[in-house]
Amino acid sequence: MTKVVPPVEKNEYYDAVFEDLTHDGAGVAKIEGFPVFVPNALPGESGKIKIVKVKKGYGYGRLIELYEQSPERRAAPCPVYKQCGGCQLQHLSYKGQLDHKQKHVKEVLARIGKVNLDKVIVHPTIGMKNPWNYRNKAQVPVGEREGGLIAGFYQKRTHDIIDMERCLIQQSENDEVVQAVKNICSRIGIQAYDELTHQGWLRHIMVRYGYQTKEMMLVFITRTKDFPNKKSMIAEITAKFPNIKSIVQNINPKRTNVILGDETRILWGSEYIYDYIGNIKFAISAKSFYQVNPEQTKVLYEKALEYANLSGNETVIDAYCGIGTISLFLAQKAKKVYGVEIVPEAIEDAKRNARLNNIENVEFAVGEAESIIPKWYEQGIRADVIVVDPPRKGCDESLLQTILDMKPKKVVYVSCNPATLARDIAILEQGGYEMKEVQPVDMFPHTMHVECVSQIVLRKN
Ligand SMILES: C[S@@+](CC[C@H](N)C(=O)[O-])C[C@H]1O[C@@H](n2cnc3c(N)ncnc32)[C@H](O)[C@@H]1O
Repeated sequence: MTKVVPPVEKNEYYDAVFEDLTHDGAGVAKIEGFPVFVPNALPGESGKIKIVKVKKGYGYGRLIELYEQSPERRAAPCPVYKQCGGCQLQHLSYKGQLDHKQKHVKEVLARIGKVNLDKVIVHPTIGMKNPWNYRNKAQVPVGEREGGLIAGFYQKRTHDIIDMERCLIQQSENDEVVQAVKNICSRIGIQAYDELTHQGWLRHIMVRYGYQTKEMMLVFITRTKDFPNKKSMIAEITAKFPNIKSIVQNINPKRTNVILGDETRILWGSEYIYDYIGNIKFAISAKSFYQVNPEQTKVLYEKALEYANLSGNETVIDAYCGIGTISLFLAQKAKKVYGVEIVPEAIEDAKRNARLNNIENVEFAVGEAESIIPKWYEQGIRADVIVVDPPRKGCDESLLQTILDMKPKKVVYVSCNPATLARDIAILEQGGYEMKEVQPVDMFPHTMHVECVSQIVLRKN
């Protein structure tokens, strides 16, 4: 076999025209057809680049000079944007971000799913009126510098903490609580956890915020179970932040990157805070999965409800149901909803949330969607609509096969990864389904992530 020689060389300079963005927001240029990824370059721009790394099928470059600037380029408002790994698109206008996300979804559906874009409507991305301060959960690692504590996000591709007072995509109340806890703990000489020596006490500070109720929960994630100066610390925090309704300690004694440990104990107040999505009330505990952008979650779920087009007589299955958010939303318009989820605690939350809202036409099961739904099928359960909202890796193939066997009239696919959505659509299309519409929703402004909800219907033969 002849060895293909890349047309670029390390440390050499080239002129580049940028056509696209990578999954982490770098510009993509093709030099003699060879893809080169260049941070801080935008589609529509051209410039001089220096090659910094060459791999077999692609390379990395650094932007040296911009020849032509995109009209959508903006100065990133966050002072630590370049160091922090949290956002990737603050240098692109919000309109530019929404347009890029729609284009990306179309491109991936056509390339991976072989979707015919003349027949499937991919709508413009639904954005936020104010795409800042949207995150309802802050979860920041704690470190030490010159004897004091620092807390913030990890620098790109490292575990070095960037001390941060304000994160522009975070609810400002969450930042204020993190700052106060950091200052109080510094003052009383609390030691931050050191992942190299596995010593120290405070690992992470987590704050959750109920968007509708304004209730807040503070979680100390610590290496050991002791709690120095507990009484005075709690008194100071609760006096300063009357919206805090719950203070919890989570103990994580392991050498691990996983943030939460197994043991949680309530230090003060309630085990839960409450929030609403639409008219449904949710109890949120320290470990519950709850969407981080509550405003856009409502938009997403309303679209899912619209695509399910329920009249009140339908049986619905909600696969990958988490704490039952979509199930409870749909139950108001369906005869019966079955939800399935792999995490037992999430199903406990789902059942409690059903009781909290007096919703009785739902049934929840713990297990893999790909194991439980075939059992339901064997027991004679037939869904008119199946909603799937899988993790990034998409649906298990055997679940897709059960959907093809069960033949619901509609599948509503909620996806956080267009690539696996496209892969799964190809299987459903081959099995007799037709994708009708896709609605991208911007759940995570200023990042590369895009959420989609799709309506897929059984073809009439
Ligand atoms: C993207 S979340 C969706 C949760 C929920 N629909 C919501 O909007 O809050 C995906 C969920 O699938 C669950 N999960 C992952 N693999 C699973 C599987 N094989 N079977 C069932 N649930 C699974 C995860 O625990 C997670 O709660």
